Amino acid sequence: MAEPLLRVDNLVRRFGGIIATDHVCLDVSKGEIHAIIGPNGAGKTTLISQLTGHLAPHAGRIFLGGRDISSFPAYKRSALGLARSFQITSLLTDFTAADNVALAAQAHDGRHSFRFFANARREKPLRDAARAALERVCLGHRADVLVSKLSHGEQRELELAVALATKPQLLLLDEPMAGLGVTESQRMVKLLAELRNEVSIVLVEHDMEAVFALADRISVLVYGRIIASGKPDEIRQNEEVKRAYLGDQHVVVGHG
Ligand SMILES: Nc1ncnc2c1ncn2[C@@H]1O[C@H](COP(=O)(O)OP(=O)(O)OP(=O)(O)O)[C@@H](O)[C@H]1O
Repeated sequence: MAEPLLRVDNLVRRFGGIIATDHVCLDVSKGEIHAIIGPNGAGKTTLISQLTGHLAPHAGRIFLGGRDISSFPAYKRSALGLARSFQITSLLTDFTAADNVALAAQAHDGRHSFRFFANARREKPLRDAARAALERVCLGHRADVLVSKLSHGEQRELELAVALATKPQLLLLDEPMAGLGVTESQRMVKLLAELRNEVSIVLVEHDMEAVFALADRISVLVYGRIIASGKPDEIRQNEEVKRAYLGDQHVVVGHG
């Protein structure tokens, strides 16, 4: 079997007496959307933070494209193609949409200094990269609008463009649907479905309609442990998952 793009081997992270990730094993193939679901406090964000390098595991290893990246700092993982979109908005609200994406592209490029952003934002390669990422999320027409003037849904799309500007192999999305209305959620689902062929995605999400519409595979995290991992239909029918999480949630949306 081909080496998965991401392989997580027995990741452990504790906070005092709490085991936030308890020997978590996970693999994500190239081109896959792999959803991580589970109740509040299950350890989803803790897992993502360990993947990005923002939180150190107490045990376990992480491989990207077969390479052990466990000891790599966040910037090095980003350079290798790991990108995270944050649950809490991290956009610069006094800058335009295009500026935010150009800044991300510039930071990833590494050849420019942040101090020269005022000049760099006028540089054509950065502007072009920003424009392309904005077009990719259907925000091209809002490029010159200040972030503070964008709707919540547009800000979420912009976060995605910021992540895409770093040309990732693997996108780690932490609740991209959070706070979106029905129409905005549908737009986001469509957008993520379109990205499927360009980038692999780990999707942490509470919106089960979105998860079951998008995911190729789903892993269920409860109290830090993966209790099930499989195709959406297998997860939907799994008795332990129903007991621990899905319960009466009305998950009727089919995959694809
Ligand atoms: N910095 C921290 N210090 C102490 N405890 C923490 C810290 N971060 C997370 N925890 C604890 O670790 C456990 C897992 O939290 P985490 O935020 O990863 O869960 P989650 O599945 O992402 O939850 P949610 O769905 O609500 O975002 C929880 O019990 C939480 O209280």
